[in-house]
Amino acid sequence: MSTAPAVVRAHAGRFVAAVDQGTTSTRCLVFDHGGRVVSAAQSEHRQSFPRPGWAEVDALEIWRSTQRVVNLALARAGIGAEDVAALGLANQRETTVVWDRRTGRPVAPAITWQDTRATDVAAQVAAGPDGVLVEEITGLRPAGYFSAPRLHWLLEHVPGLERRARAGEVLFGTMETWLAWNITGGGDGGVHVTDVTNAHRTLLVDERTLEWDPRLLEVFGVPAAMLPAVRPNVGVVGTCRTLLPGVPLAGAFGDQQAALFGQACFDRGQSKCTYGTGAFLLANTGGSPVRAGVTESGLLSTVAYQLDGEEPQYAVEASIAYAGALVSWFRDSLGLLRTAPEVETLARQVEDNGGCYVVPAFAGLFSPLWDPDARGVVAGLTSYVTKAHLARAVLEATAWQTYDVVEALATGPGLTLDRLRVDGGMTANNLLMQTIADVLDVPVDRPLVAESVSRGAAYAAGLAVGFWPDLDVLRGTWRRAASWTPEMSADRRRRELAGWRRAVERTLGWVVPDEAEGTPPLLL
Ligand SMILES: Nc1ncnc2c1ncn2[C@@H]1O[C@H](COP(=O)(O)OP(=O)(O)O)[C@@H](O)[C@H]1O
Ligand SMILES: O=P(O)(O)OC[C@H](O)CO
Repeated sequence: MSTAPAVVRAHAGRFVAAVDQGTTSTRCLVFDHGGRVVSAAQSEHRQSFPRPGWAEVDALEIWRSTQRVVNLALARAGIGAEDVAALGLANQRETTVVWDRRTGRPVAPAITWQDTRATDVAAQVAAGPDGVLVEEITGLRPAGYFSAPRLHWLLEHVPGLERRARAGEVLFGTMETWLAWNITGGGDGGVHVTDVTNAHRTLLVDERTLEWDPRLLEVFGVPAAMLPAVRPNVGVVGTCRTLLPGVPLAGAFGDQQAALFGQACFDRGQSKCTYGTGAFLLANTGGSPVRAGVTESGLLSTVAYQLDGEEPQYAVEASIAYAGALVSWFRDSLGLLRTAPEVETLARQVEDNGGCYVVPAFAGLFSPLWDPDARGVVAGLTSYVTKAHLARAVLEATAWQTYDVVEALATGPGLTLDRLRVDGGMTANNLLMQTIADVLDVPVDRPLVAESVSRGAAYAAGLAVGFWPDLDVLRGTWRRAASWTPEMSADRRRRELAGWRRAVERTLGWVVPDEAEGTPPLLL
């Protein structure tokens, strides 16, 4: 294993490649100097839900998909590795994998950010003095959403893992760490690195110094020997070997911070919301973390980005666990759609939700209520309600969840939005975009490249190797493609908000302790 930065090769390449390793799929996009997408490839991977509240993925399958999409994107662009100036990575955050550094095999399925099995670990920490310590150092409230409780769970449940971790035989990472290690050759040659945005969200890193904190490692029982080196988002960390040989691996980001960067929200006061599996609204707060009014309003203080050799920039984040995933459930588990875009066609068959509300608390509720014991409800059913009304309620769930977090941003840290920049897979849905503008009562803007996550990873890699000279040039590449302005009457907004709020109340505290499931053996 090596963590030394590689020598930057002269960037002859005319393109930058970015990998977006998301919750449901992995994509590779190739960008030119104008920030335009030259080619793209995408591959879905299996998600397993072996028990209620559990969510796992196979990290090896994700590594294979990554190789496939990178090779396919290059083939579609008609270019080779020699044409690529740099590679950037973005990833679903908090998803936790541990692997054997000699064989490269994961010791267990990767536990994704949607998995609730570590809720108790987090609750125990939160209830005692360690909870205060964690919050003071990280700015984050202990929750099963973050990586450290999951890592603790693995260390406890995989036989012999803690001993092997202390001996340095196994490595921990989130998905960008896993991919970087594999792309740079794996084994002793693979770089074992993470970036500041992903590292902070483990709950093991000091929000201000952005270094692993020994007191936090102690709280979660994590051996330092298994941790990657923490690096800025923009900067060369190694040279690709197994994929894009010779190309500098030059940028990495948690996907939501990548989207903030890709939307050119480099400055304090700028914000975006990304609508994918979940929805994540980040507002840039500049060079120091904002704490006042953040945790108590159900928001998170988070790292926005760090350029090599510069001070980190911070953001306030609102995390919504289920957005597009509710549409996927409506399609896959209920079988009411063939494709996700069909939800719009179905919802447009009716004028309103017919009195019906769907609250997707499948993995508890994240911002602003943070109730791990909440579970989903469909409320207001009558014989009048059809699947078209349900489709409308499914879309409205994303809009009202956005309303709730925008309200929390205003009443907590006092951040008000006068427009909202959006991106992500769900933004292809025009009815949803109109509904979001309607309930927020502010205009919504979608950029020309709605793949902001990939764009952010590409920007980071391109900046690191001088493909783009500075942030100003990147600001100039942002283009608005579509806008939606509010059309809903204040009266209707008030009425439907009241219905939504009543439905949310019914989800809270649903899980009762004597129904808690036992722990089955780990299946590899
Ligand atoms: N037209 C659409 N309307 C509503 N939801 C959609 C539409 N297209 C995709 N989705 C949802 O968006 C999600 C995929 O978005 P994406 O940004 O690729 O997510 P991720 O990066 O989390 O994997 C899926 O949950 C899918 O159901
Ligand atoms: O895969 P996404 O786009 O829903 O993003 C997942 C988040 O990073 C989880 O924190």
